[in-house]
Amino acid sequence: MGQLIAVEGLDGAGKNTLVTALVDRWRSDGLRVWTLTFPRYGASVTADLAAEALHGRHGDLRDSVYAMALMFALDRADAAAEIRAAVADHDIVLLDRYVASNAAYNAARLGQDSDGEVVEWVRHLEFDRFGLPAPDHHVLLGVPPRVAMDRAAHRAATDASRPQDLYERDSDLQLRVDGVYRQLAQSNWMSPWLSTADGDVADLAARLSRE
Ligand SMILES: Nc1ncnc2c1ncn2[C@@H]1O[C@H](COP(=O)(O)OP(=O)(O)OP(=O)(O)O)[C@@H](O)[C@H]1O
Ligand SMILES: Cc1cn([C@H]2C[C@H](O)[C@@H](COP(=O)(O)O)O2)c(=O)[nH]c1=O
Repeated sequence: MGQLIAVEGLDGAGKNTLVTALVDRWRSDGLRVWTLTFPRYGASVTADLAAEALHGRHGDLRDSVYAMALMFALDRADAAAEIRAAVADHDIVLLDRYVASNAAYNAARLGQDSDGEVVEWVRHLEFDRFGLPAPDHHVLLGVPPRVAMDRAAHRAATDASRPQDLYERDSDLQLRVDGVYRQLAQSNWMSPWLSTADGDVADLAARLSRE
């Protein structure tokens, strides 16, 4: 059985960049690594619906926090068997966003904290009812919100395929998401969290392999 690691953080924080570097490093060390990014755009109807909502369509869907949380959760539920098989067949399974994203963003949208009702609803739905495996570790990419927002804006300005969505443009939301992530980390909501700012990949890989 391999380790299941979820990388979390704000939009533009650098999760994808970090995951790519960790995968390269671990594969060059000879480890069998499998990776998946949520939402699974192009592979999941509910992920695509949620994306369309975040880019201005389906306003009634977007206005319902629980409907959005369900869309993202159904995307993951469809991948549950694939993730379990990957954990059985690999040394490391690295997920770019996972259940904590759904808890943090939707609690932040509702102005709740990490004890809020939606956080418990997401946990129960995804882990208990959909049977998603709990991560062995979370990595929280804790770059300052202003830095993450600037990176997301710069990415949108330089990559026409990644325009900013409504969450990315909402700086108040990003600040609240940052606060909920920190609360989740401190309360050990799921499993141990490792925090890193602008990951020193070698250091992070070493810390994860010691855990
Ligand atoms: N350490 C870093 N220093 C400077 N720029 C960075 C760093 N890490 C990532 N970036 C840049 O910031 C932007 C966002 O990075 P990335 O796509 O990895 O973030 P993300 O957290 O996966 O974002 P999202 O959740 O919005 O998909 C990219 O343009 C990337 O090149
Ligand atoms: C997986 C997931 C994501 N979200 C939020 C977080 C982001 O703002 C968007 C889309 O993600 P991306 O990394 O920018 O592609 O959706 C969420 O609320 N719940 C989730 O489960």
